[in-house]
Amino acid sequence: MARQYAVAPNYFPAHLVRALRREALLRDRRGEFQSAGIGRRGEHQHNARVRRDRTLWLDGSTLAQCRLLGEFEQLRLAVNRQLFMGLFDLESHFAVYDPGAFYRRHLDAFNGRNGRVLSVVVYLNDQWRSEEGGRLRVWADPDAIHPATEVEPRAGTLVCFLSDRIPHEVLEARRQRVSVAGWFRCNNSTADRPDPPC
Ligand SMILES: O=C(O)CCC(=O)C(=O)O
Ligand SMILES: [Fe+2]
Repeated sequence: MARQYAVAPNYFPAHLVRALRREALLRDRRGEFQSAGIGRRGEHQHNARVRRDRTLWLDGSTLAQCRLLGEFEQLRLAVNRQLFMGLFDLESHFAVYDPGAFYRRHLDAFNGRNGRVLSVVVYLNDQWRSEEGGRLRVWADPDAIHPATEVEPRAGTLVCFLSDRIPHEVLEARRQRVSVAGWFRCNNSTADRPDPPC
């Protein structure tokens, strides 16, 4: 079967990554981030044994966010054109992991329940060194025991994977680790049932 994840170093320009990092750190210092939960928005359930990051949803309210969302839109169109995945929209958030924080092995979607089809992560960490940890560990399929790869969270790197097929885990970092994680969703709406629910 074809590989269901991809890693693209230096996918995003340095100036965009810098602007996003600056915004994330400033807004985190202002207390705008929330402890992350497990489950859908609305079914928010905090679980510090599984994950220890803080997040802030992107809403396109700054120039840097607009530029990133524009890049993601290009990606969405290209993926739909070439792979016919029917990606419909994107939800995404900044995430900050303090030293010692982690996110244990998980899938981003189960049976398409949250509509998440393709996960994307962009790292915003300048001059990341291997010994600082914080790698994204990736398994090639839901039953795999041995990891397929580990990705350093270096500024500008993009990781994409199928949300319901690729288990992954954020290993503890020794330094603050900043990223944007996003999920392209399919459109599960029907005439009487909007998705996502309002
Ligand atoms: O930051 C990462 O490398 C991955 C984050 C993640 O798995 C998630 O937010 O679901
Ligand atoms: Fe994830």
